[in-house]
Amino acid sequence: MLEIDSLTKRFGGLAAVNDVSVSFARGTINAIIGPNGAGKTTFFNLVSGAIAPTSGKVVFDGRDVTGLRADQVARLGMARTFQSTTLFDTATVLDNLIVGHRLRTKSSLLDVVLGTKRLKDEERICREKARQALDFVGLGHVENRIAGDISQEERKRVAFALALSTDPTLLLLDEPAGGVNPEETVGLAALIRKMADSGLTVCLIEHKMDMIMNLADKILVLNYGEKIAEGTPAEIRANPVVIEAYLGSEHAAA
Ligand SMILES: Nc1ncnc2c1ncn2[C@@H]1O[C@H](COP(=O)(O)OP(=O)(O)OP(=O)(O)O)[C@@H](O)[C@H]1O
Repeated sequence: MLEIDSLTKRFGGLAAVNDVSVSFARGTINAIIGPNGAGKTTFFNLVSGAIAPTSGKVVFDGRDVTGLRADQVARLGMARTFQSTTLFDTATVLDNLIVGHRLRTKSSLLDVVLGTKRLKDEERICREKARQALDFVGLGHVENRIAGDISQEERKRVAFALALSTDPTLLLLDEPAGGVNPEETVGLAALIRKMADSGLTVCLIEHKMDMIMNLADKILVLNYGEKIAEGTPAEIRANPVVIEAYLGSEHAAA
């Protein structure tokens, strides 16, 4: 469902992503790993349309999206979460979700002034969608809590819910388990698996190797912008080039 062909991005003389080709199948979990500066964030920025590639192609769901803007790509069904989750900290969790969703609805100021049926219908649908997304990520019980009071792990789940409320087919997750403890990491991994099992394709950047090795269907390894390996966790763990560049012999032994 995502086909990347010879993707390259140069910043001046530096190739941050260099001739990377890979494909991700529908309903699978795909991890991108590599040392700091390997090009992982740049890869996400290229796929999501945040920046345009120097050369190469991104085909999403059979459609060439190379060079489209991020908002255009998002409308086609790609959603993204970031390392830190920005929320309206003085609003409730549910209101954060409703606002996120209302930014994409059709009512105009006139509808608001007149209190039209369209506005009321949209408000009701937004609320229902927000509740559904919160239930899916296991946060139904905190919908009335003030967002500033929830835990880091709950913020991560809200970020997933925000992404899900746009009805995506592909989710790009940047360090979904960054800054949470090992037990919470297991819970978030289970949630990511649940998203993939529901048909979503997931692509994530993560440094937590235990989590990746247990969760990913496919791993793409970048180093200095280049793809140095691609395969299942077992293949990646046993790959001498990856061990040398990134994992180190301790990880491989473990
Ligand atoms: N806008 C930019 N202008 C110039 N160089 C950039 C720009 N963005 C990224 N780079 C460079 O491209 C390379 C890849 O960076 P990138 O942030 O994609 O790596 P990364 O794998 O995400 O690293 P990390 O794990 O530290 O987040 C780095 O050398 C970085 O300094």
